Amino acid sequence: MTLLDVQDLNVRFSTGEGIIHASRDVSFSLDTGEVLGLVGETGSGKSIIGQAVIRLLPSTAEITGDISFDGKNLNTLSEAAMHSLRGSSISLIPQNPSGALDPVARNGDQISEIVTGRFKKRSDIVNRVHVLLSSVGLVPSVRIADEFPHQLSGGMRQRLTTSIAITENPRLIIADEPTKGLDFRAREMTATVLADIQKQNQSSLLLITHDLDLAEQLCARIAVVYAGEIVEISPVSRIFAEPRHPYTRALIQAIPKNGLIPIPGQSPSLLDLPEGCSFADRCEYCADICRLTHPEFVYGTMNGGVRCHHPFSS
Ligand SMILES: Nc1ncnc2c1ncn2[C@@H]1O[C@H](COP(=O)(O)OP(=O)(O)OP(=O)(O)O)[C@@H](O)[C@H]1O
Repeated sequence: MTLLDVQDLNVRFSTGEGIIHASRDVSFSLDTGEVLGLVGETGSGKSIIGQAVIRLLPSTAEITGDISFDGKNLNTLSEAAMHSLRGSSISLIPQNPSGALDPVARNGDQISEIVTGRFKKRSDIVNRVHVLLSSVGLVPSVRIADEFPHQLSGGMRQRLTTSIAITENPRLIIADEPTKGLDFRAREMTATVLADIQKQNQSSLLLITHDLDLAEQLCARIAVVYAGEIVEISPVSRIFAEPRHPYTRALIQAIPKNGLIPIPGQSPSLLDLPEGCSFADRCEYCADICRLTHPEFVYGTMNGGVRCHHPFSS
């Protein structure tokens, strides 16, 4: 069953230098209990999509398109209704955990602040805090609850923000680069925690990452974002074996285990996008039509599709 449906999302920022087209005709859906990855290079517009879904974009953003969650149109929801949805039904694990934590509050208090309204007895609140800390591997929870964020490692802080995000068992978790800057051990731990939480609660997970290995490990489907638009969506089993878009293929070849072949050139400026395909300048298969006409997203089988004039056949 569809939990989240995004249709023709466009996000623009008017700046002194011109209009930044951060998100362009982005459409995708996410089923209950599904894990969808948004992957792509830095600056491609992945975080903007997550922020649009949870309606936390800055007021300077010009937004069009439809976003519905559990059948509710989020565009028309009042700010008060959206506020109560955040945390309880949709929650964001932010990209920068340190920025999201209160540096002068004890770790346990950052969680109890949220759960206090739901429990009458202090012992039940304390209990819930320990259950949540333990569920993300922050043990011994008694000691960690009493400490402050600066006493935790980067990976532990990331897991603390994860425990805050899941406090109210949200139906949709948006995890924005949850492994950014983490060492191998912390990365593995975060991946395990996310997989466990998602399975236990049957929540849907929108995983925003440039780490394709992580996406392969956790996701059922992957959407590839390039220069603000989705260029391919495909089930994970298929996208690594049979990528259809030349950019997807290049991204996969750029993973260390696949030879670390860099993608030549740079993605176009979101201030000055080409008329034709956004990937044309970097594509070894570029033909005349690719420079002249912007390719449409063509839906295919298996809940996916591709935006390319000459996709590899499946
Ligand atoms: N408030 C803003 N005002 C103007 N431009 C913005 C704003 N926020 C984001 N952008 C621009 O939108 C584009 C997409 O940003 P976004 O953060 O979504 O990229 P990303 O793919 O998530 O990158 P990263 O992996 O580095 O987080 C970038 O070019 C960015 O500079």
